Amino acid sequence: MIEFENVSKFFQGKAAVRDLSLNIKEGQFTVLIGTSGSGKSTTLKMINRLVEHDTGRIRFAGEEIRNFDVKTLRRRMGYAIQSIGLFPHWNVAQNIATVPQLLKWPQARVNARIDELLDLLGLEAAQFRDRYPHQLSGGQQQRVGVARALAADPEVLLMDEPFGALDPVTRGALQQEIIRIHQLLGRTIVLVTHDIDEALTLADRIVLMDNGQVIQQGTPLALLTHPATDFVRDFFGRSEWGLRLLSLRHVAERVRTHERLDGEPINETVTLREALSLFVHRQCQRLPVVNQHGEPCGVLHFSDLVQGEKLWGEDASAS
Ligand SMILES: Nc1ncnc2c1ncn2[C@@H]1O[C@H](COP(=O)(O)OP(=O)(O)OP(=O)(O)O)[C@@H](O)[C@H]1O
Repeated sequence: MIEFENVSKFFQGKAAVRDLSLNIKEGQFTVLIGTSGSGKSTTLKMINRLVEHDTGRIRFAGEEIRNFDVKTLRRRMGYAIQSIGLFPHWNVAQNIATVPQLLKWPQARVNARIDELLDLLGLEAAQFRDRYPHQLSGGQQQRVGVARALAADPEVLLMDEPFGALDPVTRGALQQEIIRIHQLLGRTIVLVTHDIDEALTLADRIVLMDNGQVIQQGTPLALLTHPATDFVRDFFGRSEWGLRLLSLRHVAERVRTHERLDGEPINETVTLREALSLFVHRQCQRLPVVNQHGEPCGVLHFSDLVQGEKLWGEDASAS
């Protein structure tokens, strides 16, 4: 869907991105993460040509992006950023309608789309349609920003720290929202973040950057279990590595299905990290488990949380 081939970008002679090659597949949720100034935002902005690359090739849907008319390209790509960038003198409905209006959609279709998106982002249309940005909380503004980016049903959604500057609860809620939207709409998403746990939660594929280059790319599990270098190992935090791995695993993977136990159950879809918290909170060794339909399906043992994890491989390789 989006391919970078040996792409570099220089600012005042200094490389912000160096010889970058990436292949972002259709429907994939890719997260760019890395040290500050490593070139994440520059990489993202080169996709919709907010920044033009100097060397190499970037293709979108098989076509070199320089061959697209910039406006056409940007309309095919939603863009949401941390500072939101809502127009302050436009209400929520007008903000969301920006691209559909440019595309000259009939008004009835625009109105229906606004309501649909507000509903998708968990905002009551009747209550929020006519409000202005200053009448919204930070989290609500971020939601409207995402709704606006999705308005014309773009093929690609580009997000630069879209949940930055939010409290952890709102941030978590919006992360769940974007996961749901991704599953529902199947759109290609490229998101930049500083937050390792956010990257691990959201990504199908993580691209870890440092100093303008890709250090390693792969699934969250591959980066955690097979870090290519000490830098990768340190980046994901040696001390928190185990907990982060637990957050990628689910109760269903460790449940002993032939056992039953009375008591307040845990759902098999919950992460092992959350299960660990529950073990500590309840001071117990075993938890009854139910499936998605609430039917008992086994027992989770505390000791099984640490079973069967592969440790960092000596032969670690990028994947
Ligand atoms: N418009 C610009 N003019 C000059 N230098 C720039 C410009 N944009 C980015 N840079 C430089 O390019 C490098 C990469 O910046 P970029 O914003 O892509 O990094 P980042 O990984 O997104 O950083 P952060 O996580 O701190 O936001 C930095 O050294 C930055 O100072």
